[in-house]
Amino acid sequence: MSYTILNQIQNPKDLKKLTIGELEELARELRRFIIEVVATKEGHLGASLGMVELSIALHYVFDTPSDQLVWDVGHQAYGHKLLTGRFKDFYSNRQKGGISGFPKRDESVYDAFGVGHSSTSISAILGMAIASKLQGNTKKQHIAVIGDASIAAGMAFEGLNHAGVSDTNMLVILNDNAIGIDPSVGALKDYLASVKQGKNPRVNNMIKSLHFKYDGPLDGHNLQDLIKKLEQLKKRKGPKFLHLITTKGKGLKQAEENQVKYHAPGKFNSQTGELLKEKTEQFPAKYQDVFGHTLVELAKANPNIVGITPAMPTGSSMGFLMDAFPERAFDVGIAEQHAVTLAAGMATQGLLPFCAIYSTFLQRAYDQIIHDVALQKLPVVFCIDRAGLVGEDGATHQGVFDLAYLSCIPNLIIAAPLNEVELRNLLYTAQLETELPWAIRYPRGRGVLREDWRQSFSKISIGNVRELQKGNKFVILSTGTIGNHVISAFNQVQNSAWGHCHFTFVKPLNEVELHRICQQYERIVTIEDASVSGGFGSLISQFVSKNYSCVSVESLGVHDQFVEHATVQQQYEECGIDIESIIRIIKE
Ligand SMILES: Cc1ncc(C[n+]2csc(CCOP(=O)(O)OP(=O)(O)O)c2C)c(N)n1
Ligand SMILES: CC(=O)[C@@H](O)[C@H](O)COP(=O)(O)O
Ligand SMILES: [Mg+2]
Repeated sequence: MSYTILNQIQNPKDLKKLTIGELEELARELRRFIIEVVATKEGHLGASLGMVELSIALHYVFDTPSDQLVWDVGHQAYGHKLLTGRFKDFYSNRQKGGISGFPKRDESVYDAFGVGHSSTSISAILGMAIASKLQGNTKKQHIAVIGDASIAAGMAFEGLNHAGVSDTNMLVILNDNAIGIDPSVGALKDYLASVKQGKNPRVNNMIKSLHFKYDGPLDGHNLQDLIKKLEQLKKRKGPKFLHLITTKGKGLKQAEENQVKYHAPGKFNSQTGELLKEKTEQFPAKYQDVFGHTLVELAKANPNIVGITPAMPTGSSMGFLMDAFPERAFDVGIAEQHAVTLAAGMATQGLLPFCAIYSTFLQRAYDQIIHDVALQKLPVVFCIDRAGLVGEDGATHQGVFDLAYLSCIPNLIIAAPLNEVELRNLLYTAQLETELPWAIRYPRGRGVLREDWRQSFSKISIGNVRELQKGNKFVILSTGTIGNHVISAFNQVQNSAWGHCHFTFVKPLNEVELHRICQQYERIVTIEDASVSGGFGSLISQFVSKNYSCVSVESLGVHDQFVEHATVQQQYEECGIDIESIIRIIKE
């Protein structure tokens, strides 16, 4: 396909030479190109298709990179990347060594702020605007683009609250498409809908009441109007707010009609928009489906069970409980902190909340886990999804810090199943053993079992360790699903000197078993798909160095690094926790 205009855009200055007709043609080319690349390389589609006109208009009107532009989450910024010198590199999007799927300061001077987690843009742009003010730069413009789901988060409101009294030169653009990954939720969504329908008189405008100059709602796909409005706003001083109405997936019929699926649709036919057939085999099942279906089963038997997800019902499969028991399952929007304290509140009243949160996003709710849940020994079950290495989303989304940040919290039980059946049984056990809160971590995607995981429940004793292979000299201690790499390695290389124990629990750490292990083996290798510092490896090392000076410990996992985007397999290799690396250790 030819991209006659896009081809000529080396940087935003080239945009300024184009007529409005050419800019409109450029918008068509950008859409086609994003569709063509994402169809084969995968990535976030719908959000970027909805932001094509705004990306052009912003770079046309403002003087980037001198004027600063922050994209919230950044999954909508493909158009921005293509207009700022990354057209040729875009085929490498999200691949090892290629460009990142999110704006990143290392990658381009046009990426004013690194993003990936939502709702940071207003605080970040305010910080930049205050810096400009202190540095006496009154010309510089500061723009944040934030979606309707992301602006509902507490952090965004903290930023608005401060910005309103800051007297800084900043513009917040709300991209209101009435959907996050799943449909937007909450009272703010209703408020925005009523503004769109003209039901809210301007004097009552919530944004105005925070001292922002409010403009909109405006059609975010009308390039000419957008340019005109941005030119006007550029001349105004103080905090400004522009409310845009857009369509997620704009320009691809299927993406407009099925916005949830086309948020990040996987591979599809770029001509027809049809999704390529996903693997249809039932097994191995996805951990998310094991979690979601098991929770429904448990909830049927235990009326105290409730479910909470902060904005990820589809991704986490909490949607299954929402379908089965709509009154007992809550999508609270992008609000991880609220989700955790909400669970704590429910737990004080005898409910048993299962709170499903991606490992990386749970970082947001650290104080709530400590202060509101663990300190009060409240029976909340954290179902920590996307734990471990997550692949193409890269450094912002890795679920590798949870073991380290959780294992230092008193009262918390931390478990990591080896496979689907063990996940199911841990969920079952957690609703029987309710004296303390639980954290159960499991990875993105499919498990390992070829047979049906829907077996009858069996309770797991807390602290459980399974000896999967007996040895006499060396032993590998694993926790979580990464233990399957150890099993595969031993299937390929038999060596009777080596043993393998799977620790279902990182906390409480089974010290009785550890004493036995230290008396039986002279060398221990630990493995986890998480940060070794503070994680499983550290805990084992601490135990051994305190009790057995003659036993050596080596720890495999993520070592003090941010793991960049690549396939999960490439990331395992980079961290030395792939099957081949384990085989090399066994053969040493
Ligand atoms: C803290 C945090 N929680 C959850 C997510 C996952 N997430 C990524 S995009 C998204 C929805 C964003 O919706 P919106 O802001 O409306 O932008 P749109 O996708 O509609 O452009 C969510 C929940 C995230 N990136 N960060
Ligand atoms: C941008 C973002 O944060 C989400 O879209 C994230 O990429 C979802 O990850 P999963 O694909 O693992 O659900
Ligand atoms: Mg949205």
